[in-house]
Amino acid sequence: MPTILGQNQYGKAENRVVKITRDGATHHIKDLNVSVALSGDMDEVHYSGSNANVLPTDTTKNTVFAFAKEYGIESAEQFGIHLARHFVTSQEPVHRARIRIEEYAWERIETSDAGEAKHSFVRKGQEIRTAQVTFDGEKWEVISGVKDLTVLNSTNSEFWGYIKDKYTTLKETYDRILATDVSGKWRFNWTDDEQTMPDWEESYEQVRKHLLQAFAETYSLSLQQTLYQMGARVIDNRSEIDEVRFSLPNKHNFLVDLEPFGLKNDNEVYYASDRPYGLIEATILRDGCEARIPVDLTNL
Ligand SMILES: O=c1[nH]c(=O)c2[nH]c(=O)[nH]c2[nH]1
Repeated sequence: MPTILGQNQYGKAENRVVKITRDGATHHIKDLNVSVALSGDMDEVHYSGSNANVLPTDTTKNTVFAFAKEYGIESAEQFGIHLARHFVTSQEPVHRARIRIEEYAWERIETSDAGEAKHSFVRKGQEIRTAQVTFDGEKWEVISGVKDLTVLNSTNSEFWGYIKDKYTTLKETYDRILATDVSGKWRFNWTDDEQTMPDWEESYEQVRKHLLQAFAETYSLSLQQTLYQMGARVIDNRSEIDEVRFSLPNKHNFLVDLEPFGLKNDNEVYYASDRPYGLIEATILRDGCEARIPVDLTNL
């Protein structure tokens, strides 16, 4: 049976580029997921394997990161226009470029002095609020929580002074992005008297606020330290809560090496890696209280 090649396209999908623009102490963030698809004179690579017309997908990835530095990211559309124009006008065999972009929106965390954080952000609109209520006919146990509350500090995070064994390659860092999806549960000390039931709505809003502020306002030497501060802030400020447990993925953002393209990356362009990730988990208790939230939060 003779066959012919039909529609085809290729490129690097889902380039997770994070661009931090520093305006003094005030940082701006653009967080994109960019997918490149090129098409044109690509018959030969399919028929014979000749790569003569193929711009490597690896190059399309590098171009995304280099353009973030060279042109900045004004808007997803403008960034897509730069890229598409570049691929079609610079490579003769490429006749069409389709750039798909998802942009993740971030807003500034409100600080405890009612201002806006300069370099701490919370992802817009994706958190899930959780609640577990148990009643045995006498006593109540209420455990509230949040998951997928994504936060990011674009500075004020270091990580150094750790154990180095023969398998350690990690470089010490004195200025990194710290980002996590907060999964947390907190247990109320209210157990019986319906008259003294907490205001659940108000409590959730306040806990959320304290979590975010502690994240934004902690100068972090490790995610473990930030986690502890977040829990302690809740316990210190909310007398209705005795126990908090967190599961915090360390969502690594790696600085992209732009030297091969003659560009200096001054903590501006990052590659947001989704896996593997560090996973930092701990319970923070009011002194004298008992830990009752299950260690494995996924079982709640
Ligand atoms: O905040 C961190 N805690 C760690 O335990 C750790 N381990 C690692 O490789 N990076 C980090 N970062």
